[in-house]
Amino acid sequence: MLDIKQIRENPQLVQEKLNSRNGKYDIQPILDLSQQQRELEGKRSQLQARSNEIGKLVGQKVKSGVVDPQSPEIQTLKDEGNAIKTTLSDLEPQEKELKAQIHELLLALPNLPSDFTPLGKSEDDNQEVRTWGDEYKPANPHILPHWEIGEKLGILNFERAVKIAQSRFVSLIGAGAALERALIQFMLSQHIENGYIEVSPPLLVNTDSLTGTGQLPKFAEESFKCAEDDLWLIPTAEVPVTNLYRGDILNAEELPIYHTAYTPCFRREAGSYGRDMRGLIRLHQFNKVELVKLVKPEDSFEELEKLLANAESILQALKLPYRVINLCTADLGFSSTKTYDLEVWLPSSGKYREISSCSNCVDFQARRADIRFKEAGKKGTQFVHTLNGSGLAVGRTMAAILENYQQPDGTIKVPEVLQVYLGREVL
Ligand SMILES: Nc1ncnc2c1ncn2[C@@H]1O[C@H](COP(=O)(O)OP(=O)(O)OP(=O)(O)O)[C@@H](O)[C@H]1O
Ligand SMILES: N[C@@H](CO)C(=O)O
Repeated sequence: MLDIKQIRENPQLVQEKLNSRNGKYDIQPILDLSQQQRELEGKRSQLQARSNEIGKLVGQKVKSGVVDPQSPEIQTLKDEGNAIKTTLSDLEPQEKELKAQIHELLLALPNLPSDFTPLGKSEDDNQEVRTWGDEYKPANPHILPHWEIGEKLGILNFERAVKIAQSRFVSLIGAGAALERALIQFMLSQHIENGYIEVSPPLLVNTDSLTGTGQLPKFAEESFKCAEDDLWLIPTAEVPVTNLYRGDILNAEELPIYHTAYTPCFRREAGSYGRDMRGLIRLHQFNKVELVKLVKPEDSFEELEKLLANAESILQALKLPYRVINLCTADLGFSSTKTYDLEVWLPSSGKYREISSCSNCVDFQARRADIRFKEAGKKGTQFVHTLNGSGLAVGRTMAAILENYQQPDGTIKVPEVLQVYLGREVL
Protein backbone atom coordinates (compact mmCIF):
# COMPACT_ATOMS: atom_id res chain seq x y z
CA MET A 1 0.00 0.00 0.00
CA LEU A 2 1.27 3.45 -0.83
CA ASP A 3 1.83 5.96 1.93
CA ILE A 4 -1.04 8.49 2.01
CA LYS A 5 1.45 11.08 3.25
CA GLN A 6 3.58 10.58 0.13
CA ILE A 7 0.47 10.92 -2.06
CA ARG A 8 -0.53 14.15 -0.32
CA GLU A 9 2.96 15.63 -0.36
CA ASN A 10 4.04 14.57 -3.87
CA PRO A 11 0.86 13.98 -5.87
CA GLN A 12 2.46 14.78 -9.21
CA LEU A 13 5.39 12.41 -8.77
CA VAL A 14 3.12 9.60 -7.53
CA GLN A 15 0.72 10.04 -10.46
CA GLU A 16 3.62 10.09 -12.96
CA LYS A 17 5.05 6.87 -11.52
CA LEU A 18 1.64 5.21 -11.64
CA ASN A 19 1.17 6.38 -15.24
CA SER A 20 4.38 4.56 -16.17
CA ARG A 21 2.71 1.25 -15.26
CA ASN A 22 0.37 -0.79 -17.37
CA GLY A 23 -3.18 0.22 -16.45
CA LYS A 24 -4.96 3.41 -15.47
CA TYR A 25 -4.61 4.65 -11.91
CA ASP A 26 -5.93 7.98 -10.71
CA ILE A 27 -5.00 9.37 -7.30
CA GLN A 28 -7.41 12.34 -7.53
CA PRO A 29 -10.31 10.56 -5.70
CA ILE A 30 -7.88 9.74 -2.88
CA LEU A 31 -6.69 13.34 -2.71
CA ASP A 32 -10.32 14.58 -2.65
CA LEU A 33 -11.34 12.21 0.13
CA SER A 34 -8.18 12.96 2.02
CA GLN A 35 -8.94 16.69 1.80
CA GLN A 36 -12.47 16.04 3.11
CA GLN A 37 -11.02 13.98 5.93
CA ARG A 38 -8.61 16.74 6.87
CA GLU A 39 -11.40 19.33 6.84
CA LEU A 40 -13.47 17.08 9.04
CA GLU A 41 -10.52 16.52 11.34
CA GLY A 42 -10.01 20.30 11.55
CA LYS A 43 -13.68 20.84 12.34
CA ARG A 44 -13.63 18.11 14.95
CA SER A 45 -10.60 19.44 16.75
CA GLN A 46 -12.07 22.98 16.74
CA LEU A 47 -15.31 21.66 18.23
CA GLN A 48 -13.41 19.54 20.71
CA ALA A 49 -11.41 22.58 21.79
CA ARG A 50 -14.61 24.63 22.21
CA SER A 51 -16.23 21.80 24.16
CA ASN A 52 -13.22 21.64 26.50
CA GLU A 53 -13.35 25.42 26.88
CA ILE A 54 -17.06 25.32 27.79
CA GLY A 55 -16.46 22.59 30.36
CA LYS A 56 -13.70 24.62 31.93
CA LEU A 57 -15.72 27.85 31.89
CA VAL A 58 -18.78 26.29 33.47
CA GLY A 59 -16.64 24.64 36.12
CA GLN A 60 -14.81 27.85 36.97
CA LYS A 61 -17.94 29.99 37.11
CA VAL A 62 -19.91 27.57 39.23
CA LYS A 63 -16.97 26.83 41.53
CA SER A 64 -16.19 30.50 42.13
CA GLY A 65 -19.85 31.04 43.16
CA VAL A 66 -20.08 34.09 40.91
CA VAL A 67 -22.82 32.57 38.81
CA ASP A 68 -25.84 30.51 39.85
CA PRO A 69 -25.58 27.02 38.28
CA GLN A 70 -29.23 27.35 37.22
CA SER A 71 -28.66 30.74 35.57
CA PRO A 72 -29.50 31.28 31.90
CA GLU A 73 -25.79 32.03 31.21
CA ILE A 74 -24.73 28.59 32.44
CA GLN A 75 -27.68 26.93 30.75
CA THR A 76 -26.72 28.52 27.40
CA LEU A 77 -23.16 27.27 27.77
CA LYS A 78 -24.38 23.79 28.67
CA ASP A 79 -26.73 23.76 25.70
CA GLU A 80 -23.87 24.75 23.41
CA GLY A 81 -21.71 22.01 24.95
CA ASN A 82 -24.43 19.39 24.42
CA ALA A 83 -24.96 20.49 20.81
CA ILE A 84 -21.20 20.17 20.20
CA LYS A 85 -21.18 16.67 21.69
CA THR A 86 -24.00 15.64 19.35
CA THR A 87 -22.15 17.09 16.34
CA LEU A 88 -18.94 15.36 17.42
CA SER A 89 -20.64 12.01 17.68
CA ASP A 90 -22.17 12.57 14.21
CA LEU A 91 -18.73 13.43 12.79
CA GLU A 92 -17.02 10.34 14.16
CA PRO A 93 -18.74 7.79 11.87
CA GLN A 94 -18.37 10.19 8.92
CA GLU A 95 -14.63 10.34 9.51
CA LYS A 96 -14.41 6.58 9.98
CA GLU A 97 -16.27 6.09 6.71
CA LEU A 98 -13.93 8.49 4.89
CA LYS A 99 -10.90 6.66 6.27
CA ALA A 100 -12.35 3.34 5.15
CA GLN A 101 -12.99 4.71 1.64
CA ILE A 102 -9.43 6.02 1.42
CA HIS A 103 -8.07 2.68 2.64
CA GLU A 104 -10.09 0.79 0.03
CA LEU A 105 -8.84 3.06 -2.78
CA LEU A 106 -5.26 2.73 -1.53
CA LEU A 107 -5.55 -1.06 -1.58
CA ALA A 108 -6.30 -0.89 -5.32
CA LEU A 109 -3.19 1.14 -6.19
CA PRO A 110 -0.02 -0.75 -7.18
CA ASN A 111 3.48 -0.02 -5.91
CA LEU A 112 5.51 2.75 -7.53
CA PRO A 113 8.28 1.60 -9.87
CA SER A 114 11.75 2.31 -8.48
CA ASP A 115 14.20 4.73 -10.05
CA PHE A 116 16.19 1.66 -11.18
CA THR A 117 13.25 0.26 -13.14
CA PRO A 118 13.45 0.93 -16.89
CA LEU A 119 10.62 3.02 -18.28
CA GLY A 120 8.56 1.10 -20.80
CA LYS A 121 5.21 0.70 -22.49
CA SER A 122 5.11 -3.10 -22.85
CA GLU A 123 7.18 -6.21 -22.20
CA ASP A 124 9.13 -5.36 -25.36
CA ASP A 125 10.82 -2.65 -23.30
CA ASN A 126 12.16 -5.08 -20.69
CA GLN A 127 15.96 -4.94 -20.51
CA GLU A 128 18.20 -7.95 -20.91
CA VAL A 129 20.84 -7.69 -18.16
CA ARG A 130 22.96 -10.75 -19.03
CA THR A 131 22.86 -14.24 -20.47
CA TRP A 132 24.48 -17.30 -18.95
CA GLY A 133 25.43 -20.75 -20.20
CA ASP A 134 25.33 -20.41 -24.01
CA GLU A 135 27.88 -23.22 -24.08
CA TYR A 136 25.30 -25.56 -22.52
CA LYS A 137 22.70 -24.97 -25.24
CA PRO A 138 22.17 -28.39 -26.89
CA ALA A 139 23.45 -28.77 -30.44
CA ASN A 140 20.78 -31.32 -31.46
CA PRO A 141 18.27 -29.50 -33.72
CA HIS A 142 15.59 -32.23 -33.34
CA ILE A 143 14.66 -31.86 -29.71
CA LEU A 144 11.09 -32.86 -28.86
CA PRO A 145 8.99 -30.51 -26.74
CA HIS A 146 9.06 -31.57 -23.09
CA TRP A 147 5.43 -32.76 -23.09
CA GLU A 148 6.10 -35.07 -26.04
CA ILE A 149 9.27 -36.64 -24.65
CA GLY A 150 7.71 -36.78 -21.17
CA GLU A 151 4.68 -38.69 -22.47
CA LYS A 152 6.89 -40.94 -24.61
CA LEU A 153 8.91 -41.87 -21.53
CA GLY A 154 5.70 -42.39 -19.54
CA ILE A 155 6.75 -39.88 -16.88
CA LEU A 156 4.23 -37.10 -17.67
CA ASN A 157 0.55 -37.82 -18.10
CA PHE A 158 -1.78 -35.00 -19.06
CA GLU A 159 -4.74 -37.06 -20.29
CA ARG A 160 -5.34 -38.81 -16.96
CA ALA A 161 -4.92 -35.54 -15.07
CA VAL A 162 -7.63 -33.98 -17.25
CA LYS A 163 -9.89 -36.92 -16.37
CA ILE A 164 -9.42 -36.46 -12.63
CA ALA A 165 -9.38 -32.63 -12.67
CA GLN A 166 -9.52 -30.62 -15.89
CA SER A 167 -7.16 -29.20 -18.49
CA ARG A 168 -3.97 -27.50 -17.25
CA PHE A 169 -3.24 -30.30 -14.76
CA VAL A 170 -0.59 -33.02 -14.95
CA SER A 171 0.21 -36.30 -13.25
CA LEU A 172 3.86 -37.21 -12.84
CA ILE A 173 4.52 -40.92 -12.95
CA GLY A 174 7.51 -42.96 -11.76
CA ALA A 175 10.78 -41.22 -12.65
CA GLY A 176 8.81 -38.03 -13.41
CA ALA A 177 7.56 -37.84 -9.82
CA ALA A 178 11.03 -38.76 -8.56
CA LEU A 179 12.69 -36.08 -10.70
CA GLU A 180 10.34 -33.47 -9.30
CA ARG A 181 11.01 -34.60 -5.72
CA ALA A 182 14.76 -34.54 -6.39
CA LEU A 183 14.53 -31.00 -7.75
CA ILE A 184 12.58 -29.76 -4.73
CA GLN A 185 15.05 -31.42 -2.38
CA PHE A 186 18.03 -30.01 -4.29
CA MET A 187 16.64 -26.46 -4.42
CA LEU A 188 15.72 -26.41 -0.73
CA SER A 189 19.12 -27.79 0.28
CA GLN A 190 20.93 -25.11 -1.74
CA HIS A 191 18.88 -22.31 -0.23
CA ILE A 192 19.23 -23.64 3.31
CA GLU A 193 22.99 -23.73 2.74
CA ASN A 194 22.77 -20.07 1.72
CA GLY A 195 21.15 -19.10 5.02
CA TYR A 196 17.44 -19.42 4.32
CA ILE A 197 15.24 -21.07 6.96
CA GLU A 198 12.76 -23.56 5.59
CA VAL A 199 9.03 -23.10 6.19
CA SER A 200 6.20 -25.47 5.40
CA PRO A 201 3.22 -23.10 5.50
CA PRO A 202 -0.55 -23.60 5.19
CA LEU A 203 -1.65 -23.95 1.57
CA LEU A 204 -5.00 -22.32 2.34
CA VAL A 205 -4.95 -18.72 3.50
CA ASN A 206 -7.55 -16.17 4.58
CA THR A 207 -8.53 -12.95 2.82
CA ASP A 208 -6.37 -10.80 5.12
CA SER A 209 -3.28 -12.74 4.06
CA LEU A 210 -3.92 -12.28 0.34
CA THR A 211 -4.67 -8.61 0.97
CA GLY A 212 -1.43 -8.28 2.93
CA THR A 213 0.74 -9.35 0.01
CA GLY A 214 -1.34 -7.56 -2.65
CA GLN A 215 -3.19 -10.34 -4.50
CA LEU A 216 -6.49 -9.02 -3.12
CA PRO A 217 -8.69 -7.13 -3.66
CA LYS A 218 -7.66 -6.53 -7.29
CA PHE A 219 -6.83 -10.04 -8.47
CA ALA A 220 -9.56 -12.17 -6.87
CA GLU A 221 -10.32 -13.87 -10.19
CA GLU A 222 -6.77 -15.24 -10.36
CA SER A 223 -7.04 -17.37 -7.20
CA PHE A 224 -9.19 -20.37 -6.31
CA LYS A 225 -11.55 -19.65 -3.41
CA CYS A 226 -13.15 -22.29 -1.17
CA ALA A 227 -16.87 -21.72 -1.55
CA GLU A 228 -18.02 -22.05 2.06
CA ASP A 229 -15.05 -20.57 3.90
CA ASP A 230 -12.93 -17.46 4.02
CA LEU A 231 -10.05 -19.49 2.62
CA TRP A 232 -8.17 -19.38 -0.67
CA LEU A 233 -5.65 -21.77 -2.23
CA ILE A 234 -2.27 -20.05 -2.29
CA PRO A 235 -1.06 -18.77 -5.69
CA THR A 236 2.51 -18.65 -4.33
CA ALA A 237 4.28 -19.37 -1.02
CA GLU A 238 5.13 -15.66 -0.90
CA VAL A 239 1.63 -15.20 0.57
CA PRO A 240 1.72 -17.45 3.65
CA VAL A 241 5.44 -16.95 4.30
CA THR A 242 5.32 -13.12 4.24
CA ASN A 243 2.12 -13.22 6.28
CA LEU A 244 3.83 -15.24 9.01
CA TYR A 245 4.83 -11.80 10.31
CA ARG A 246 1.56 -9.91 9.67
CA GLY A 247 0.88 -7.44 12.49
CA ASP A 248 4.28 -8.01 14.11
CA ILE A 249 6.79 -5.52 15.47
CA LEU A 250 10.19 -7.17 15.08
CA ASN A 251 13.41 -6.21 16.80
CA ALA A 252 15.99 -4.74 14.41
CA GLU A 253 18.39 -7.52 15.46
CA GLU A 254 15.99 -10.11 14.05
CA LEU A 255 16.50 -8.71 10.54
CA PRO A 256 17.25 -9.82 7.91
CA ILE A 257 14.90 -12.79 7.90
CA TYR A 258 15.41 -15.25 5.04
CA HIS A 259 12.87 -18.01 4.36
CA THR A 260 12.55 -20.68 1.74
CA ALA A 261 9.45 -22.79 1.20
CA TYR A 262 8.40 -25.52 -1.15
CA THR A 263 4.68 -25.44 -1.88
CA PRO A 264 2.23 -26.32 -4.58
CA CYS A 265 0.77 -23.13 -6.10
CA PHE A 266 -2.75 -22.80 -7.49
CA ARG A 267 -3.74 -20.31 -10.15
CA ARG A 268 -6.92 -19.87 -12.17
CA GLU A 269 -4.94 -18.40 -15.09
CA ALA A 270 -8.12 -16.48 -15.90
CA GLY A 271 -6.42 -14.11 -18.34
CA SER A 272 -4.43 -16.80 -20.16
CA TYR A 273 -7.18 -18.30 -22.27
CA GLY A 274 -5.66 -20.54 -24.95
CA ARG A 275 -2.03 -19.73 -24.03
CA ASP A 276 0.50 -22.52 -23.35
CA MET A 277 -2.16 -25.23 -23.44
CA ARG A 278 0.44 -28.00 -23.66
CA GLY A 279 3.08 -29.05 -21.20
CA LEU A 280 4.18 -27.80 -17.80
CA ILE A 281 4.43 -24.10 -18.54
CA ARG A 282 1.00 -22.88 -17.46
CA LEU A 283 -0.85 -25.21 -15.10
CA HIS A 284 -3.55 -24.57 -12.51
CA GLN A 285 -1.39 -26.42 -9.98
CA PHE A 286 2.40 -26.30 -10.02
CA ASN A 287 5.20 -26.66 -7.50
CA LYS A 288 7.55 -23.86 -6.63
CA VAL A 289 10.40 -23.33 -4.20
CA GLU A 290 10.08 -19.77 -2.98
CA LEU A 291 12.49 -17.32 -1.38
CA VAL A 292 11.15 -14.60 0.94
CA LYS A 293 13.10 -11.92 2.77
CA LEU A 294 12.23 -9.30 5.40
CA VAL A 295 14.99 -6.72 5.62
CA LYS A 296 15.86 -3.22 6.79
CA PRO A 297 14.87 -0.51 4.28
CA GLU A 298 18.44 0.58 3.53
CA ASP A 299 19.42 -2.97 2.52
CA SER A 300 16.57 -4.02 0.27
CA PHE A 301 18.02 -3.29 -3.18
CA GLU A 302 21.29 -5.03 -2.31
CA GLU A 303 19.26 -7.93 -0.87
CA LEU A 304 17.42 -8.19 -4.18
CA GLU A 305 20.72 -8.71 -6.01
CA LYS A 306 21.66 -11.44 -3.52
CA LEU A 307 18.26 -13.12 -3.82
CA LEU A 308 18.59 -13.04 -7.62
CA ALA A 309 22.04 -14.62 -7.34
CA ASN A 310 20.57 -17.37 -5.12
CA ALA A 311 17.90 -18.14 -7.73
CA GLU A 312 20.50 -18.03 -10.54
CA SER A 313 22.74 -20.44 -8.63
CA ILE A 314 20.13 -23.19 -9.08
CA LEU A 315 20.12 -22.76 -12.87
CA GLN A 316 23.91 -22.64 -12.91
CA ALA A 317 24.22 -25.79 -10.83
CA LEU A 318 21.79 -27.51 -13.22
CA LYS A 319 23.77 -26.09 -16.19
CA LEU A 320 20.61 -24.68 -17.74
CA PRO A 321 21.20 -21.68 -20.04
CA TYR A 322 19.25 -18.59 -19.00
CA ARG A 323 19.07 -14.84 -19.18
CA VAL A 324 18.29 -12.14 -16.63
CA ILE A 325 15.70 -9.52 -17.49
CA ASN A 326 15.08 -6.23 -15.67
CA LEU A 327 11.32 -5.73 -16.04
CA CYS A 328 10.21 -2.34 -17.30
CA THR A 329 7.56 -0.24 -15.54
CA ALA A 330 4.77 -1.62 -17.75
CA ASP A 331 5.55 -5.27 -16.97
CA LEU A 332 6.08 -4.92 -13.23
CA GLY A 333 3.86 -6.95 -10.86
CA PHE A 334 1.37 -5.13 -8.62
CA SER A 335 3.37 -5.19 -5.36
CA SER A 336 6.84 -4.80 -6.81
CA THR A 337 9.03 -1.74 -7.22
CA LYS A 338 11.78 -3.62 -9.08
CA THR A 339 11.72 -7.12 -10.57
CA TYR A 340 14.24 -9.33 -12.30
CA ASP A 341 12.88 -12.26 -14.26
CA LEU A 342 15.03 -15.29 -15.02
CA GLU A 343 14.25 -16.92 -18.34
CA VAL A 344 15.46 -20.42 -19.09
CA TRP A 345 16.36 -21.71 -22.55
CA LEU A 346 13.76 -24.09 -24.05
CA PRO A 347 15.42 -25.53 -27.18
CA SER A 348 12.28 -27.11 -28.70
CA SER A 349 10.87 -23.63 -29.28
CA GLY A 350 14.23 -21.85 -29.54
CA LYS A 351 13.08 -19.38 -26.90
CA TYR A 352 13.78 -18.29 -23.35
CA ARG A 353 10.80 -18.76 -21.00
CA GLU A 354 10.28 -17.20 -17.59
CA ILE A 355 11.24 -19.55 -14.77
CA SER A 356 11.63 -17.12 -11.86
CA SER A 357 10.54 -13.68 -10.81
CA CYS A 358 12.55 -11.88 -8.10
CA SER A 359 11.06 -8.71 -6.65
CA ASN A 360 11.70 -5.99 -4.14
CA CYS A 361 8.36 -4.79 -2.74
CA VAL A 362 10.00 -2.21 -0.42
CA ASP A 363 7.45 -1.18 2.25
CA PHE A 364 4.39 -1.83 0.04
CA GLN A 365 3.45 -5.24 1.47
CA ALA A 366 4.67 -4.35 4.97
CA ARG A 367 2.31 -1.36 5.05
CA ARG A 368 -0.63 -3.56 3.98
CA ALA A 369 0.30 -6.38 6.34
CA ASP A 370 1.52 -4.03 9.07
CA ILE A 371 4.96 -5.57 9.54
CA ARG A 372 7.27 -3.24 11.43
CA PHE A 373 10.55 -3.26 13.27
CA LYS A 374 11.97 -1.27 16.12
CA GLU A 375 15.55 -0.14 16.56
CA ALA A 376 16.93 0.08 20.08
CA GLY A 377 17.30 3.67 21.22
CA LYS A 378 15.14 4.99 18.38
CA LYS A 379 11.64 6.37 18.81
CA GLY A 380 8.74 4.64 17.07
CA THR A 381 8.76 1.85 14.50
CA GLN A 382 9.47 1.53 10.77
CA PHE A 383 8.03 -0.75 8.12
CA VAL A 384 10.33 -3.59 7.02
CA HIS A 385 11.03 -4.12 3.32
CA THR A 386 9.87 -7.42 1.85
CA LEU A 387 11.30 -9.35 -1.11
CA ASN A 388 10.33 -12.56 -2.81
CA GLY A 389 11.58 -14.71 -5.64
CA SER A 390 11.10 -18.08 -7.24
CA GLY A 391 14.01 -20.29 -6.55
CA LEU A 392 12.74 -21.91 -8.81
CA ALA A 393 9.38 -22.86 -10.35
CA VAL A 394 9.75 -26.65 -10.36
CA GLY A 395 7.54 -27.58 -13.33
CA ARG A 396 9.27 -25.18 -15.68
CA THR A 397 12.65 -26.46 -14.41
CA MET A 398 11.56 -30.01 -15.26
CA ALA A 399 10.50 -28.82 -18.71
CA ALA A 400 13.93 -27.25 -19.20
CA ILE A 401 15.71 -30.44 -18.11
CA LEU A 402 13.57 -32.66 -20.36
CA GLU A 403 14.57 -30.50 -23.32
CA ASN A 404 18.14 -29.37 -22.61
CA TYR A 405 19.22 -32.83 -21.40
CA GLN A 406 17.46 -34.77 -24.16
CA GLN A 407 19.78 -37.26 -25.87
CA PRO A 408 19.56 -38.41 -29.51
CA ASP A 409 18.32 -41.85 -28.38
CA GLY A 410 15.31 -40.26 -26.68
CA THR A 411 16.58 -40.68 -23.13
CA ILE A 412 17.20 -37.84 -20.68
CA LYS A 413 20.55 -37.42 -19.00
CA VAL A 414 20.07 -36.55 -15.32
CA PRO A 415 21.92 -33.30 -14.43
CA GLU A 416 24.98 -34.21 -12.39
CA VAL A 417 23.89 -32.38 -9.23
CA LEU A 418 20.60 -34.32 -9.20
CA GLN A 419 22.09 -37.78 -9.64
CA VAL A 420 22.75 -38.22 -5.93
CA TYR A 421 19.12 -37.28 -5.14
CA LEU A 422 17.68 -39.47 -7.88
CA GLY A 423 20.04 -42.41 -7.69
CA ARG A 424 20.28 -42.67 -11.46
CA GLU A 425 22.10 -41.05 -14.40
CA VAL A 426 19.52 -41.45 -17.16
CA LEU A 427 15.70 -41.32 -17.44
N1 LIG B 1 0.49 -21.36 -14.24
C1 LIG B 1 1.74 -21.66 -14.04
N2 LIG B 1 2.18 -22.93 -14.23
C2 LIG B 1 3.47 -23.24 -14.01
N3 LIG B 1 4.39 -22.35 -13.57
C3 LIG B 1 4.00 -21.08 -13.37
C4 LIG B 1 2.66 -20.67 -13.59
N4 LIG B 1 2.57 -19.36 -13.29
C5 LIG B 1 3.78 -18.97 -12.90
N5 LIG B 1 4.65 -19.99 -12.94
C6 LIG B 1 6.05 -19.97 -12.53
O1 LIG B 1 6.15 -19.32 -11.27
C7 LIG B 1 7.02 -18.20 -11.34
C8 LIG B 1 6.52 -17.09 -10.46
O2 LIG B 1 5.23 -16.70 -10.85
P1 LIG B 1 4.88 -15.27 -11.50
O3 LIG B 1 3.67 -14.77 -10.82
O4 LIG B 1 6.07 -14.42 -11.57
O5 LIG B 1 4.50 -15.76 -12.95
P2 LIG B 1 3.86 -14.93 -14.12
O6 LIG B 1 4.60 -13.63 -14.27
O7 LIG B 1 2.40 -14.91 -13.94
O8 LIG B 1 4.28 -15.91 -15.30
P3 LIG B 1 3.87 -15.71 -16.81
O9 LIG B 1 4.33 -14.33 -17.19
O10 LIG B 1 4.56 -16.81 -17.53
O11 LIG B 1 2.38 -15.83 -16.78
C9 LIG B 1 7.10 -17.84 -12.80
O12 LIG B 1 8.33 -17.25 -13.09
C10 LIG B 1 6.92 -19.17 -13.48
O13 LIG B 1 8.17 -19.82 -13.58
N1 LIG C 1 6.17 -15.03 -5.40
C1 LIG C 1 6.70 -14.60 -6.67
C2 LIG C 1 8.03 -15.27 -6.94
O1 LIG C 1 7.90 -16.65 -7.04
C3 LIG C 1 5.74 -14.89 -7.78
O2 LIG C 1 4.87 -15.71 -7.63
O3 LIG C 1 5.92 -14.31 -8.82
